[in-house]
Amino acid sequence: MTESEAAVAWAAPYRADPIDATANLPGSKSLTNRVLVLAALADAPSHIVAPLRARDTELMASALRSLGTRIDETADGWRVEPGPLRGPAEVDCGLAGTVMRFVPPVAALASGDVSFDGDPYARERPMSTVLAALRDLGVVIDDGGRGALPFIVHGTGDVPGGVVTIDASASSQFVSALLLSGCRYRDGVDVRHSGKPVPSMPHIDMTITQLRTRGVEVDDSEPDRWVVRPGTPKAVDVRVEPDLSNAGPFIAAALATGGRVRVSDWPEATDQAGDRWREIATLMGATVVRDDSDLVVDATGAIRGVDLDLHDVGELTPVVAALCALASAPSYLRGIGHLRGHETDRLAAIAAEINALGGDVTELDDGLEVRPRPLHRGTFATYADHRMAHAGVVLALGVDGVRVENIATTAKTYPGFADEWERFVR
Ligand SMILES: O=C(O)C1=C[C@@H](OP(=O)(O)O)[C@@H](O)[C@H](O)C1
Ligand SMILES: C=C(OP(=O)(O)O)C(=O)O
Repeated sequence: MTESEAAVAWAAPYRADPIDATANLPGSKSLTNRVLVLAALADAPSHIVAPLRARDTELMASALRSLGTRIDETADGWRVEPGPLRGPAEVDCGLAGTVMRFVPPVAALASGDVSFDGDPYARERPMSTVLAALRDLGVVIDDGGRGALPFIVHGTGDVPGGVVTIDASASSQFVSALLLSGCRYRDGVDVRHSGKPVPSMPHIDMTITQLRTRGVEVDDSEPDRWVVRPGTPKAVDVRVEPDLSNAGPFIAAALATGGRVRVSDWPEATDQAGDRWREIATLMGATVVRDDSDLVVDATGAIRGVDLDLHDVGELTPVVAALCALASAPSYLRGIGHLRGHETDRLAAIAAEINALGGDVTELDDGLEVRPRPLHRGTFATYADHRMAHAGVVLALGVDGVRVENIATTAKTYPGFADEWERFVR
């Protein structure tokens, strides 16, 4: 797509007949950014094969480079060479939750000042829990009393660490952030959660797996408590798995058109939240099977309404909601109040945009009620949110004449998404 095409709302493809296509997904954002952070904190250089190269991961690489890490291009990814962490540095977080939450605890280990800012909406995303926790662990931060971006971490090269109690009910990333760098704090970290249940637990499991793979001791035997012993992560070469959350629109295409979709290289075992797509697609009426290393999703009938708790896998919600709007019965999506702090207020955005096409979605305290209605043509706004754009293209597939505004926002986790979607759908 040309730049001028991208500037106007995109006439995303509509398809009346069943699709039969294969999706080859780029690497996982969540894995790439964890692996980058741990490679920068490691005891020796390491290779990352097939990392995601997208806005969120390029921002992470730039942040770590500015703190003294060497990251070089290789034929198949990146070579990361840890260096002494140092400021002064300026970190652009974009709209990436992983950058704004995971990098400040790294900056605390640098000697010198590190300033953080991001996109205008990044200043609205919940951040105060990480800043308060770092202060409790002995780090000096100047945030002008805002508890949000922008702020400055005054690194001294040494963090005492120890016990810290946080309320992580707004984001699992608060926990992951402290665990990833906590191994390099003098006393490690002992993170305790107090509050409503922590969302997105598979992402915390992913953090723990990545730490243990590098020889860091983590005790998660008690609920809502994570103890990371002090130690330097061992350098490990890794190949990044495909991004299973970004499999969403492709799997949804099978359901929306009553067709068949093959997703290449679906991991046998994974911590990724997107692995839940297998169960969700099945509940919505598809048959999901493995074929060697691929996942094959076959949908021949109508989409079933569902009652789902998506607390653990909230990032899948926009695409699930789009499918619910095309279903044959009402759906309830629960446990996702924290989506109000994502790239946009996703509950409000989903309700507003589906309703603008003639839908009937009600925002609940912690979720959405979606009553299917015949939808009509119109423009689907995306609020600089890649997953809203994914929801838009799924609706466009099932409803003739839907345009998706700012499709380029998908570059947050999937550069070239629109071209790939065209190829896949047509
Ligand atoms: O740690 C991570 O990589 C992520 C954790 C989750 O965040 P929340 O716990 O804020 O939902 C998820 O939604 C986000 O896309 C990625
Ligand atoms: C919530 C998301 O992203 P972030 O990592 O910016 O929080 C997401 O990708 O759905």
